[in-house]
Amino acid sequence: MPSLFDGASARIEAALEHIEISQDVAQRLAQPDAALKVSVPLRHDDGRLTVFSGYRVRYDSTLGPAKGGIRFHPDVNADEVSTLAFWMTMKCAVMGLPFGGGKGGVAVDPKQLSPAELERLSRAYIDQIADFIGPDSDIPAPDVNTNPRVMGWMADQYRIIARAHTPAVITGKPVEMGGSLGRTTATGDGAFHVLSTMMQRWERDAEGTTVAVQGFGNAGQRFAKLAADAGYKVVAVSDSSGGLYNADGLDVDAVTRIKNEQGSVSEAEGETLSNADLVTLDVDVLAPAALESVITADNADEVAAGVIVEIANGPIASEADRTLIDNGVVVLPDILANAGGVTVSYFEWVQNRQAWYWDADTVAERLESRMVDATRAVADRAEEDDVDLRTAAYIRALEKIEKATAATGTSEFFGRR
Ligand SMILES: NC(=O)C1=CN([C@@H]2O[C@H](COP(=O)(O)OP(=O)(O)OC[C@H]3O[C@@H](n4cnc5c(N)ncnc54)[C@H](OP(=O)(O)O)[C@@H]3O)[C@@H](O)[C@H]2O)C=CC1
Ligand SMILES: O=C(O)CCC(=O)C(=O)O
Repeated sequence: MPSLFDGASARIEAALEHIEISQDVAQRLAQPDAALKVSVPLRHDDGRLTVFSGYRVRYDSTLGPAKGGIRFHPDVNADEVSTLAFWMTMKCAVMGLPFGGGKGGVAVDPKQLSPAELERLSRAYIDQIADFIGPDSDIPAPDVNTNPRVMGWMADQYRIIARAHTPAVITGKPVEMGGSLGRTTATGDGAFHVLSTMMQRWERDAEGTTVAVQGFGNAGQRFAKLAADAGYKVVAVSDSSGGLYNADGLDVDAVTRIKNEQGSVSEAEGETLSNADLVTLDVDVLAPAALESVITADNADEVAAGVIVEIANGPIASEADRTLIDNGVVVLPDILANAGGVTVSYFEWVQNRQAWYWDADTVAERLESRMVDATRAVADRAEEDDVDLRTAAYIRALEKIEKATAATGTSEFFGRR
């Protein structure tokens, strides 16, 4: 079975069939710029010590400092973090952000930790990677199982180590610590803007369009709410403990309340369904918003949705691409569809550096405008080159990196720096 990273490289290969970029750049993008593996020691509340594995990868910094989230999950590993950092590189490029790509993580199940243990782990991780990150080199942010509170502890730990107030080193912080308004909702908001832009282009109505959302955390919850409020019929949602289905449409606000009070969507009113069944449900729009590779060569043929909004990073394994395309399934690719989060992270970084904070409407307007523009540019390119949207997004990202490399003149000097 190919590694996650091999699968990600296949998307570059697909784009390179349509454009020519220098071999130097293609080779450079075949592996990360720098990858750090650290031990993260945690003293538990009962006195035990556990040493977890932590990672931070700077994939590429051609367009600016590396940028990308930090994941706490038992399955985190070096291949996954590198792949996520690679996707961040493509995402920042396609969005026209002045960032390269990075990602980090700790192989831990945070649900097994007390709040005090989670804080010590977050601070210990920053102790180990502090020399590797910085507001001009590599800027972390939230991802799966991390949130503003975790970012707050991490930013505070960096401040203690640096002996300097450096809020721009981490984004997704609590607003009281220099976080941007609108960052918490940004990933779901951005995905919804991408879908709405395409629906307009297809001259399709939200009203009655059925939606299934896998993953009911930060990104999935917000997307489901926006969809329901706009008239889509959200018929299924799920989290790690299973899914919920109602053919007449779920009450998304009620499910959200129950999820947040009782920990699982399955506690709410409705039929239960498995995560595997949700992915192949007969809906118009499927929005995977949890983890990688939920659609693979094994189940791609059974996907019944006409449109997939990739809110998660890498929910479709590359070996499933051909089947989905042949079956007429339109994929709104992750490097565009989930870019709302990093876009508002960029806004946060700008605000931190200027110490000049924007109101919520300004953030929302600027996010919408960037998401709509990027979506139109990718859709136009897909039409021009007669390619699918993912390939068009990669083409645009690769061209941007190639042009920046050529402008610096360093492509001739790769290997001599
Ligand atoms: N946060 C951000 O800003 C961004 C996130 N993303 C991507 O979006 C995805 C979701 O991230 P985010 O919402 O932040 O993460 P959260 O941790 O907030 O939520 C993740 C959700 O996925 C669910 N989940 C975990 N494992 C499974 C599984 N095996 N089957 C079904 N559901 C599962 C979780 O269930 P439970 O609630 O039971 O734990 C939770 O509801 C990730 O791929 C992430 O990389 C992309 C761009 C930005
Ligand atoms: O906000 C950020 O900097 C990055 C968010 C992230 O990890 C992602 O887009 O996958």
